[in-house]
Amino acid sequence: MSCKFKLLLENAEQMVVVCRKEEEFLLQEGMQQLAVLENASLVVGNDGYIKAVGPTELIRNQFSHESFETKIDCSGKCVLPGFIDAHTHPVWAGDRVNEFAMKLAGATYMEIHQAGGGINSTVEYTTAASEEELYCSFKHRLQRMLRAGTTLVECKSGYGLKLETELKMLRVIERAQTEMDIGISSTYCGAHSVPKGKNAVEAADDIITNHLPALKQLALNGEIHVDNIDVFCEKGVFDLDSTKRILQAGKAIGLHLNFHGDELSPMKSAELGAELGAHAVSHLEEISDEGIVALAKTKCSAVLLPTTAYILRLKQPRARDMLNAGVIVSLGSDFNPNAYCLSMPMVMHLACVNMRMSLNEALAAATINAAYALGRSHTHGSLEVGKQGDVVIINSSRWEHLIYQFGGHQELIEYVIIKGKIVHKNDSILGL
Ligand SMILES: N=CN[C@@H](CCC(=O)O)C(=O)O
Ligand SMILES: [Zn+2]
Repeated sequence: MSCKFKLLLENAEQMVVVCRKEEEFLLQEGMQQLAVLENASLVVGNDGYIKAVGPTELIRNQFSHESFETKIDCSGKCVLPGFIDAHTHPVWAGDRVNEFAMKLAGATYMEIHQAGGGINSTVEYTTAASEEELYCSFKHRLQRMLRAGTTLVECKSGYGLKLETELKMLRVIERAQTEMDIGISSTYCGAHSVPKGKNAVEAADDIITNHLPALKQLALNGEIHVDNIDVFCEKGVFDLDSTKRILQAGKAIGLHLNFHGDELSPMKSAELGAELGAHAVSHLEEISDEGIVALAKTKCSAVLLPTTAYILRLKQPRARDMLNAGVIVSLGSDFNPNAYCLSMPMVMHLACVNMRMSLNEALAAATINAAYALGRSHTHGSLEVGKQGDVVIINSSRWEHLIYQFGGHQELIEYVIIKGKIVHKNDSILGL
């Protein structure tokens, strides 16, 4: 006999539901008052969506005659929503470990970039790699993210620059969407760097006249489904005007605007994001006061990436100023060959220590707000009835251990569950 429900998580010490009232996102005050239930249970239906969440006794009474495909006793453990990584570059070949050594010896990111290293060197390796090779390394990286609790991740192209290789990367992302359990939001990032032999204006023209119409056609054919468009808006890469033209053309074919801005130099990218109705602008280490005000007036999220400032020894994004001003702050790992971090618990830890966010704020930024930045907060980012049953169970009676134990997530995360299905179980957990 088939079971009526897919999963019962019973008697969790803490159930971090994040939101109380189906909020699309949380601002500072809501983030600080993160919703946490004590001694709680959760039910996921056969469709993979949450059917009930609440006090253990109540759920027990309500579901006493029901059958479940899987039951997990969560006594002494905490249940959290799966983490959402709002910014990654996970499809590429080669590595840049040599550049890490150069940066440790004092070279800046832009010095390496202008000398043909950085993104452009990854473009060469990625162009030469076969689609299968790219898929294999990408899949492995996604599995590592999953084991660190990420259940939805934004994945960019951007190491092709030429249409053919950009499409190869997008096909690889598409394949993972169909073959893997982890949720993916796909981003076309053909304007990640200006290709050799072109200037920014020519590269923008090529994207607008060739790349975007091709993407539109592939979407109409049902071959590739891209959610977002990204541009690296930076001095020496794409100026504000080229960025604007590309983003407007992307918006015209239905893509969400979600781009890199104000990272190494102040570019007025935040202001542009607000003006164009972007879903998100990432980085923002060099955001202006006016940029903060502009973001706060709109519903454009600031995706902050603590690994970038850490690895490149940049000034930290002004998370506190943004939160105080009423900006929707979310977090991403920025996983890429420059910033090799696949773990959102480590990202949250860095956000707390270096960007001065609180534990509650960091978790909200890596769940409901990151979901919002990807246009998915109606289905992801909190443990509320009607949302996907994407869950992380940690072997600790206080959820904060996940962030407090820097790099300790491998020993803490016992289960990762997507749509009510166990996709990772750590059998070596000892219990501390
Ligand atoms: N800043 C631009 N893009 C990436 C770095 C990509 C790379 O260096 O390969 C980032 O978000 O940090
Ligand atoms: Zn990036």
